[in-house]
Amino acid sequence: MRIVQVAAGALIDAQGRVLVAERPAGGTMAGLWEFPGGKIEAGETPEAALARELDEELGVTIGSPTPLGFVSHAYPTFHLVMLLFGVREWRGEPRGRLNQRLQWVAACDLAELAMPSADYPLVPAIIAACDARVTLPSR
Ligand SMILES: Nc1nc2c([nH]c(=O)n2[C@H]2C[C@H](O)[C@@H](COP(=O)(O)OP(=O)(O)OP(=O)(O)O)O2)c(=O)[nH]1
Ligand SMILES: [Mg+2]
Repeated sequence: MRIVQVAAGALIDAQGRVLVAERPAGGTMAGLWEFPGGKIEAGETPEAALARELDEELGVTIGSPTPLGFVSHAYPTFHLVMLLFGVREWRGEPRGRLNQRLQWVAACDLAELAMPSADYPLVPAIIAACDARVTLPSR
């Protein structure tokens, strides 16, 4: 079984929302909402792969990523090992450099999205990470 190693990032904004990107038509898992990122190249650290992919896909330069979790998921034609990082600091306004659609979603709404099946087990960890830093409005 081919093993595909991926580094992906959950950009988290000050309101505790997370950025997701639509996978392009024609490719694998087209139309599903994913965390930006991609395959780790030979000899590349996960963090370097993440920084490279988020620059390529979103046009942002990231600060220090923090580990949020991983999935090890058997797809019919390959086995995915995906490391998900939380990213709270970046330079540049994220835009779909490969023409992919982007949206910011509240972490608690993530599970409502159509995502690749490997991604769902990561949702609780993302919600916890978002809750941890949400600044509540003063009342
Ligand atoms: N980036 C990303 N990939 C995911 C997620 N969930 C999931 O199953 N995948 C799978 C889809 C792909 O089979 C695999 C690698 O993702 P990718 O297509 O982003 O790889 P890449 O950016 O290096 O693109 P390419 O150069 O190979 O076209 O991981 C996710 O949330 N984000
Ligand atoms: Mg990608």
